[in-house]
Amino acid sequence: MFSENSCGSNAFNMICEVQGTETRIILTEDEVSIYFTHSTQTVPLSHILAVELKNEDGQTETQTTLCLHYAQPGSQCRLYKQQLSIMGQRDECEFFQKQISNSIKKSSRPKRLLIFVNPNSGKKRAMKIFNKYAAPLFQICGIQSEMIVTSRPKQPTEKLQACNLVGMDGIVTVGGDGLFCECLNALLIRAQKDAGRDYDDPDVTLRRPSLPIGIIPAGSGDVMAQYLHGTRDATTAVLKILLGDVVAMNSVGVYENKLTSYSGLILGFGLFGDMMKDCEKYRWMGPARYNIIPLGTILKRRTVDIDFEYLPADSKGTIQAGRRHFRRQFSAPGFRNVPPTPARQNSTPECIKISTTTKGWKKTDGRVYAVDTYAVSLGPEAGKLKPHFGDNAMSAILTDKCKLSKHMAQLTKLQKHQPDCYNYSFIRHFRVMAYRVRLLHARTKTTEDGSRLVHKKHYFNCDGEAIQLTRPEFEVSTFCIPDYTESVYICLEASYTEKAHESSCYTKNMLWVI
Ligand SMILES: Nc1ncnc2c1ncn2[C@@H]1O[C@H](COP(=O)(O)OP(=O)(O)OP(=O)(O)O)[C@@H](O)[C@H]1O
Repeated sequence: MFSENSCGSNAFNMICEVQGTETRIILTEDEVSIYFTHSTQTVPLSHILAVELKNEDGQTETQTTLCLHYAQPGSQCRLYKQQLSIMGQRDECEFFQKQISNSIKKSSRPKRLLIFVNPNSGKKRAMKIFNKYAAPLFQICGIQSEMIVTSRPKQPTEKLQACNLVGMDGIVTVGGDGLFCECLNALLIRAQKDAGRDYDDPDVTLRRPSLPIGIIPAGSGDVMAQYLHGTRDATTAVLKILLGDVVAMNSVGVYENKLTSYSGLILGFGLFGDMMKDCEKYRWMGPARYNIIPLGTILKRRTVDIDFEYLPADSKGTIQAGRRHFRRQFSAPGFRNVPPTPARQNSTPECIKISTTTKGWKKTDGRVYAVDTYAVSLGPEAGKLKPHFGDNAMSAILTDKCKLSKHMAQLTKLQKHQPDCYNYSFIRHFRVMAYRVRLLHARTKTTEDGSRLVHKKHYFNCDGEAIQLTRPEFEVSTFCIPDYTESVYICLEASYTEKAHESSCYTKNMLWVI
């Protein structure tokens, strides 16, 4: 049945019937091509979810139907689930099925998943979304899963830190950014505990968790899913998880004497923290709260006097002209221009240690509304800011005292992801590996053990969750893995020239997301 195709590699030819028409099908090591009378359809093997044989009415013993389930890219970054029924000779169809199944087995796709569902996420449709979009596809792909439906905040963290993960290939969150952040924290802390590392020490060499996290968006903001896939479409997210489309990512840790939280998306102190706190009060409004409440927070914006010490990215984050790589994380394996994804494996590479005792720290100060950090960098592409997951330093952005009208204009641009949103004199941008913030003139009270606690309420927005600052100073570190080399773009410079970072020791990454 094998013959040489025009490229000289082995190919399997089969004459069969597709959609009632006699058709030739060719299977190569990489793809299946279906030659219709006037067109050809090609499905890369990396897009095939499953293949099964079905006996249909009226078929003789020597005939059968081969069902191909596959993912097809559509418009606006979406993936669609498609099915193709191929009627042919039983022996040929069986051979076809075996070849494709073997190829799927060899790929690093997940087989067992632990699923966290937050029934209170967003419009409270997480369970429905899972049942409607994920469950049927999981069944087609033969995924074994265990599900934990959460009943309160912090429960996902507790469960994930305690449960048995042996044999699991990944965690899947069905909810919003907050649920993802909780699972990210739990996995990171668990990995440090298992490795006997002190996760409260910002200087510790972190160990990367061995499991990736997949996100099925069902929350209010779903920023992480949007950044990852370019769409909030649940089917796209499920298909990418099933195809094992892994992306390595950075994370940052915020410490107040000990670890406060890890963030995988955005860490905003000041204005964005206050916004999130205000939004939390109106959770009953659902996702609509994000459209209305922040305006009120901006109107009552408050400044805080700070000392800002930072470790510049310098040689690790030198900015240089280079190539762009933004969209790669939106591709499924085998899609064009995809870099090799890390294999699903148990190895847990170390991350670069960012020593807070390193020489070269610099200092500035100011009266600011906000100090913001992005674990996922944003860079310009086609007139918009687009996310990048493998940056080699973090951006710390200080918003100084300014006129309300100008501030509103800047925030509107930021919300619209306009590339010039940081092009304001009251915005200061630093490329750093770590930074420390000390609140000046903050009233504090001293506890029995001598700790100084800040009196006034200040908040972080940590990936969509409001966390109250307890001490008058905090420190933020970024975590990177030195095993990868490429250039990336960053646009948060006042000049907006397209720039890239060159790095001798690289930055991939803390965690994997799907
Ligand atoms: N059953 C539950 N009831 C209330 N809160 C929960 C429950 N389960 C989890 N949580 C917590 O609620 C917080 C918010 O959840 P999640 O992010 O899923 O939804 P969201 O806030 O609507 O979406 P987004 O973060 O994208 O805005 C998380 O910290 C999560 O752990």
